[in-house]
Amino acid sequence: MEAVAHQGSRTPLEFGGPLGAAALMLLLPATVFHLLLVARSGPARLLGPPPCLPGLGALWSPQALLLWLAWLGLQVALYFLPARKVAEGLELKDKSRLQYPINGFQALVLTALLLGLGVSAGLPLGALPEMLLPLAFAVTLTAFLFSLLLYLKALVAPVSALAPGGNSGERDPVGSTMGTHGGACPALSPSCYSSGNPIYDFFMGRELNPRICFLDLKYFFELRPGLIGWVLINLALLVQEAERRGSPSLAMCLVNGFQLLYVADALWHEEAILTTMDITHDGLGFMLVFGDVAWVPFTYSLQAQFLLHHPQTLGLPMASFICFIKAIGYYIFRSANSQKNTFRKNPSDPSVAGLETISTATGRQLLVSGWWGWVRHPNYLGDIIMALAWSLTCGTSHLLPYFYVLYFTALLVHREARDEQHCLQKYGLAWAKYCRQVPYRILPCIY
Ligand SMILES: NC(=O)C1=CN([C@@H]2O[C@H](COP(=O)(O)OP(=O)(O)OC[C@H]3O[C@@H](n4cnc5c(N)ncnc54)[C@H](OP(=O)(O)O)[C@@H]3O)[C@@H](O)[C@H]2O)C=CC1
Ligand SMILES: CC(C)CCC[C@@H](C)[C@H]1CC=C2C3=C(CC[C@@]21C)[C@@]1(C)CC[C@H](O)C(C)(C)[C@@H]1CC3
Repeated sequence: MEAVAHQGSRTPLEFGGPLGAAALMLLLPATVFHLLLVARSGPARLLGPPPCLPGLGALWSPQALLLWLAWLGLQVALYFLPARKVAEGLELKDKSRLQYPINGFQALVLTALLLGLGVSAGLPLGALPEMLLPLAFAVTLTAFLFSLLLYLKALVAPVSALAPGGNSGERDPVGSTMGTHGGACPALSPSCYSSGNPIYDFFMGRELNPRICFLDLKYFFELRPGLIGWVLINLALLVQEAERRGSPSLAMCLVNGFQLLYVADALWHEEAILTTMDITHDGLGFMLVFGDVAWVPFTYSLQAQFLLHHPQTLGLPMASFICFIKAIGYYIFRSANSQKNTFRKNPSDPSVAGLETISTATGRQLLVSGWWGWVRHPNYLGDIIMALAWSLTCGTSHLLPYFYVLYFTALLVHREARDEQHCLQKYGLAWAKYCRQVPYRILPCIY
């Protein structure tokens, strides 16, 4: 996934350019189906071929498509319910700020209530695991279709609405915008915000904050249907396990509890997502659409899928050890994220006011003590430790449940490199000074 130089421009393309984007558009859906198939197979080999390739009959189901559309409709409806707060995003190129409803946690609770009502009225939740394959197929098809609509929408969007990422309309040091054709180009030229390659633009996305009225599509997709859908799939797997074996296993309960905590935490701190690179920098294209609605629910639930078909006995000492690892990971993840969010919102907040900082030319400061003085991405370290705890619940007999830790580490290493580039562009010498003072990226003394 290394950056490649692009048509003589000074701005490198990400993910290996158009070829890398095309490969990922095939590889990512193929991986989802591979994992769904091997998780239910006897040998459950991550690297081996799936036991049998499903025909179109096993993949295509109108009911699955309807179920997915109904789920999407429900989440959209919950998004429009009165919010406890309306937050403002960061300042945009045209100096305006968008507004976002903070009601994700409320959506999670209401979904749980509705589900409880449905189940007590006879909704067969335990049947969902049998539909995972056709559901993933329907979601993948809609992700392609939806990304195409977004690509077309971006063609007629004003330049001020386009993402600074992708081909990058990043500002160079003299204040012009580095564009497609090399050299500097005027900031308001649309060609500066396109790689000129439709495959790459389709994959990366071009519009920064596409909206339908008040529905902010990126914000909605990143936190609602896929993330809450992941919890629902996990729960359905637990219910089916209980139906098959009389009660859910300790391992299944732990995986459900850990991942529910992760999703509930994300929705509780929903506002924090407004400053992440996905919202402030990346366009909404196939990568994020597919990542949010297909990749997250169907691959992040892999441990629960594996446990349904490969029961594991987990003793209390091992379970306690795993809970301990999860608690350490969560503590690092939450404290590091909260420390930075508090500092960015109000640097004179008593909890962060005493921390050491470096000033930058932008007027913003960088923390060099506390969590952010330990490594440059303490939150990534906490996240990876939590991922390890999730996988450990599945024992050590198979590599498959460790797919998430492996993929996630690669994702965060790559993400860290992207963020590093953005910060270097943003903060220049001050960032270089920070890197000298805090030399390790994610793992102290090692990386
Ligand atoms: N489960 C999943 O699939 C995924 C989870 N995540 C998680 O999402 C969370 C957010 O991650 P992400 O958006 O990548 O990045 P971060 O939350 O780490 O944010 C990076 C930004 O923080 C600011 N920053 C960096 N260093 C400092 C410092 N020393 N002092 C103050 N500000 C600093 C910079 O922005 P600025 O200066 O502009 O504020 C930088 O661009 C993480 O916990 C990550 O683990 C991420 C991706 C996928
Ligand atoms: C598979 C593709 C190559 C990449 C797809 C990436 C996406 C799956 C992830 C990009 C950033 C994400 C975040 C979360 C989920 C995964 C994606 C969408 C996140 C919502 C998970 C919960 C966290 O607490 C968070 C900090 C809110 C995360 C934000 C980033």
